[in-house]
Amino acid sequence: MLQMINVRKLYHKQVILDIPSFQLESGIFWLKGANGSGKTTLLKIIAGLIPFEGDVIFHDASLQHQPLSYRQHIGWAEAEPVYPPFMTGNDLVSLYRNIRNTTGNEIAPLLEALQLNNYIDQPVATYSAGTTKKLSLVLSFIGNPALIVLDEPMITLDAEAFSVLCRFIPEKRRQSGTSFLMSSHQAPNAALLQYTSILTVQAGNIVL
Ligand SMILES: Nc1ncnc2c1ncn2[C@@H]1O[C@H](COP(=O)(O)OP(=O)(O)OP(=O)(O)O)[C@@H](O)[C@H]1O
Repeated sequence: MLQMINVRKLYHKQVILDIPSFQLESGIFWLKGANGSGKTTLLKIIAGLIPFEGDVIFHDASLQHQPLSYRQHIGWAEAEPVYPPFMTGNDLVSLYRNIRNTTGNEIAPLLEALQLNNYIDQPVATYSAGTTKKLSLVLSFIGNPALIVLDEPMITLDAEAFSVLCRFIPEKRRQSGTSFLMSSHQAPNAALLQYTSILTVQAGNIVL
């Protein structure tokens, strides 16, 4: 499904990632690793957000050679999302729908379950950190991407939102075949853990 070929990432001449070959089948994956091991860097590469050496292939599209068609298949949510403060949740939903070229309302159940409907008309400047996080998670589902990449999806979520997310991810996988790649220092709850495969970033490579 997702193939990494000779992927290398350096910051200031220091090798952060060196992944000669890695293949990920569809599924739900939990990425672990020590602080600074390169989890966010790896997720940003896969999401098509930062330059790197080598290539990543997904759905027959090369990130280096067909970046637009590659990115159409990938949803992304930041660990600590930041949006222009004057935009409302609805503005951002519309923006993402335009980018994803969709009019579908696949996010409605998640919006409701995360109790975001009361905030969606408000500017994000008025949101708490947890509400901003919930919005970013919802935005990553827009357009039904085949792979949703979530960096630290659980941070700042309250217990109820945490369990909503742990329930929605396997449901989405069952209904739409969506794959998930997430990084976290927190373990998922039992409802999600049973569907999850663990990956570890270690010494710059990915260990299954
Ligand atoms: N923009 C950047 N410029 C320079 N170095 C960076 C940059 N981003 C990350 N790094 C370095 O790359 C390494 C990997 O960082 P990364 O954020 O990917 O780790 P992580 O596994 O996600 O860490 P954590 O668990 O603490 O969130 C670290 O040594 C970090 O200092």
